[in-house]
Amino acid sequence: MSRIVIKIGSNILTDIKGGLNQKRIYSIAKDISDVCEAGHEIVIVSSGAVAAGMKKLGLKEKPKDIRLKQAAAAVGQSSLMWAYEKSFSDFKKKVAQVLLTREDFSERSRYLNSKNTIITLLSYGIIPIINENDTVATDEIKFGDNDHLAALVSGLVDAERLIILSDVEGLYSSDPNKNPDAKIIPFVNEITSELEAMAGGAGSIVGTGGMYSKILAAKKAVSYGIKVNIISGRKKGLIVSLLRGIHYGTEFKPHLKRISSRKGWIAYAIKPKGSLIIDDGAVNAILKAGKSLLPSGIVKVDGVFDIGDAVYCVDIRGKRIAKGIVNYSSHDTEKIKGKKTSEIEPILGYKYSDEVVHRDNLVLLASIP
Ligand SMILES: Nc1ncnc2c1ncn2[C@@H]1O[C@H](COP(=O)(O)OP(=O)(O)O)[C@@H](O)[C@H]1O
Ligand SMILES: N[C@@H](CCC(=O)OP(=O)(O)O)C(=O)O
Repeated sequence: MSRIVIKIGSNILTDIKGGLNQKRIYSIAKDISDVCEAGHEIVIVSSGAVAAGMKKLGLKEKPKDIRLKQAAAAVGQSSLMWAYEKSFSDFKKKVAQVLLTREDFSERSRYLNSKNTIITLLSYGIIPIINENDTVATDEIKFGDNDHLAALVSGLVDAERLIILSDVEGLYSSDPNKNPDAKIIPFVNEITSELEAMAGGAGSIVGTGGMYSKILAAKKAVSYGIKVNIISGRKKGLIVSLLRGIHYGTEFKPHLKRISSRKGWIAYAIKPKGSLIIDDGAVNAILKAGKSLLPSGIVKVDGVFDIGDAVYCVDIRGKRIAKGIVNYSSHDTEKIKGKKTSEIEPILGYKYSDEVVHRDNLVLLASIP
């Protein structure tokens, strides 16, 4: 049995006249139910709340005012879930709503709690339908777009594959809605900067990140060792055929050397609260010798952080080298910076560990997108 995350964008869930496209939702529900019958576990990441709410509130375009956007998401999310409930029940499938904010990913205990809930739902044969909790999320705690959310969810649930359903057939050499000569790119082995440059923004009034945010999401997912497919969400039966081995759209090859779920969490989910400026000896120890960060290599402490928070390790020329979880607060790191490990206890009156950032809690930025 394989676990698959399917991301469904606003464009394919909504009607040209605004509001939800009930027929499309029904046909996607059928496709996904067939996939479940074939033995796959499915987690849906669904957009569409704001687009659905726009119709209910009588708005012609996506609201820019944050309060109106949050109000649209609140009225739209219930319509969205109702449409899924109704469609999936015809195929004897149960669904559950899971609304997440970035903070749920930032805090380790909330991250693991979310994971446990989703895995429990799957064990009961229920299809979790995840969206960003737009009604409470402000800019500081936003994922930004659901492509990003889907990549993080794929890492969270240890998915084998991420399928992104879009209003286009896949990634093209340029925006196919603007350039009729654009060519589809069937396979991507490596996401290069040239490839990123091909992907433009959203081509519609309801989409958020466009192809660019899908490429960034694919970059994260493949580094987790997850295969990514971008296919059309407009055609019936495509997901079933894809999972039977037929090629559609664009397929991104997963990295063979996958980062662990914990390192993925450090790299992508947790927000850094500050930086540790480290000398060249410490840079070498981290980059070349695979060592932890000791207090002796720290020359400066920036920001205010607590034990368990994330920080960047930055060289003296300002280049970010790594991201990691600290064993000491900024207040205490300030006191022990540049000192030997034997001096930690005499200075602080306690010693939690020799390392300010242990190797197991350190991710090299060169190894991740
Ligand atoms: N190189 C490209 N290949 C395919 N689509 C592209 C490309 N560049 C920009 N796009 C635009 O990305 C849009 C899909 O993204 P978006 O509007 O955010 O949809 P969704 O709601 O599915 O997330 C397409 O409709 C297309 O106009
Ligand atoms: N959370 C928002 C969707 C945000 C988003 O990324 O939309 P999309 O580009 O259509 O995937 C909503 O439900 O309206």
